[in-house]
Amino acid sequence: MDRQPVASRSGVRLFYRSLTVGGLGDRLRPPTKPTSQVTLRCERNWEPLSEQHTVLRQQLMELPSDQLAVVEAASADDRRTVEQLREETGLDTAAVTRAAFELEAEGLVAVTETTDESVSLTAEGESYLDAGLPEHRLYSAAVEQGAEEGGVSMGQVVGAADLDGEAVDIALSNFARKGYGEIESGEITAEADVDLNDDVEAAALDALAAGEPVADEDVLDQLDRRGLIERAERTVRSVELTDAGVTELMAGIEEAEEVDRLTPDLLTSGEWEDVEFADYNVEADAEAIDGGKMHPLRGMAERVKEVLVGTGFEEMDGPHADAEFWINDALFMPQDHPARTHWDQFALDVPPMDDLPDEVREDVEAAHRVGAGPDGEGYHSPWGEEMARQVDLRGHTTSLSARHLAGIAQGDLEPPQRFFSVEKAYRNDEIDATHLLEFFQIEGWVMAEDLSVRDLMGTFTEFYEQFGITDLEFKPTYNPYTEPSFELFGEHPVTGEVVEIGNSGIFRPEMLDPLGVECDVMAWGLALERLMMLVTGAEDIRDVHGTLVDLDYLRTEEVRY
Ligand SMILES: N[C@@H](Cc1ccccc1)C(=O)O
Repeated sequence: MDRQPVASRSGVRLFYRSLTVGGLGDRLRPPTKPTSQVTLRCERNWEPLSEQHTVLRQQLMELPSDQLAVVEAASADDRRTVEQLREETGLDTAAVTRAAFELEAEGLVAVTETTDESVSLTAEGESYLDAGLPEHRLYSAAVEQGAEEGGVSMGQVVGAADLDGEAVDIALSNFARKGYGEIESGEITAEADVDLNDDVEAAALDALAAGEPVADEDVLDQLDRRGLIERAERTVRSVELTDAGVTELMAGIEEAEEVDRLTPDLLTSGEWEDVEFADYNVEADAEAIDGGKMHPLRGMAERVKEVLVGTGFEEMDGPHADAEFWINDALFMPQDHPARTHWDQFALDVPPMDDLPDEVREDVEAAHRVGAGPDGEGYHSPWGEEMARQVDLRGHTTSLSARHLAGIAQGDLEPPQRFFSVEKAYRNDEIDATHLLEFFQIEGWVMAEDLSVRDLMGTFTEFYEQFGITDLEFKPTYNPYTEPSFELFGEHPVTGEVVEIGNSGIFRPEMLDPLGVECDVMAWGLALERLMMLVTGAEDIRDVHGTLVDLDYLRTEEVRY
């Protein structure tokens, strides 16, 4: 074999190749070594091809090095998995996969995909390997206690089986499901002819632990439902040479001088101007990489901010841990208000806040004691500075509004003004489908000379329309700091239930006077997570935020705009 380059300009390399071929048309074995070292031999006659019959002149196919390595490692009569090719070529999985798809696009290989299921035991599944399934322990104990002859008290059997906590429920329900006996009015009876060794679930657990496959899908499903196994599916790709691939390999394939990435070297040497860049195949299926990404809830917060900034609002900022003064007192919340107990708010064991502005503090105290505004009566209840200085995690972000209206956050503000924040608030709530201990509030207020409830409702209608929510409902409510006050409701797209999504109102003189505000202020606190539930259709807040959120959801959910 003898090759003479006749032209070598960037990207174009022509070779004349003289091949000595005996008996063309015989199927030739695809070479597995780099083309330059290949000796072509006929399968029927393993004599080196020395006699010169024909001289072929051809231009060789060129492939980038990864593709060349993969095509050479592939075989025409044996499917090789990406994993095998990875070992053979020394490339990484992503590079092999990419090369395989590129070769497939060129018709040189065929890529097939199969799904492979792997099954492993969960910690709970493992724990039963030695201890036995709870229902087996219950059955054995029941038999020992004489439950084959008649009912034995459940407490006695459970005690003898040494079961406690969740294991008791697990044992009882599976005992009944497997027909090991009956449980009625606190008594257990055991069937006589049960052979625990016949239990397919226990047998499957043992097999899996020993690394043996379990074929019975029903048993696997049952173990999965019990949380004893974990099943993972994985796509296995295999590569096989096509006839065209074999033909090209026989003819010989050259390594293309293609560059697949721009390096600092290429840039500084100026070589980038001459090199040939490999095409980028954006459709090639490659291994999924789960990088960091914005949390969908954070994405929603950003969207809300954009909408508000777009309608002329300015963002407020302020402390998460604040004096009760700004969280409660400045909002005309009496110091004996039930929401101010530890049942509702998180008090911090830190020194009190000692920089309350004197004038505002005095006026707030007067509003509480004797009233403020034209008809103000105050509460005539005790008011102590000590409580006002106590530091809590803010239970609402209305503390930021109080700080801004008082002029201590950004100086005195002249109307008109519009402010908002999308920030965390903390409450000692009972955690359930619609409550978490911390949540995001969309706080906001508008300061102007003359505001009415229509302005408030119009603002909400416009805001929620941006998120496709057009069926708002308003319900009068009570807040110490607003009059009138309205709760907002929206319909859940999946359950059809009407869900509370926010609270709002027009700040009372008892709040505004001490803060030195002389015009109208309408304000609100909306729940970001509830908005998220209405937008995504999630039925449980814990499905979108918190430790129980499905990782797949976080990895694949698009941030909605
Ligand atoms: N602070 C109220 C919301 C609100 C803010 C401003 C005015 C009226 C209501 C809440 O947390 O529910």
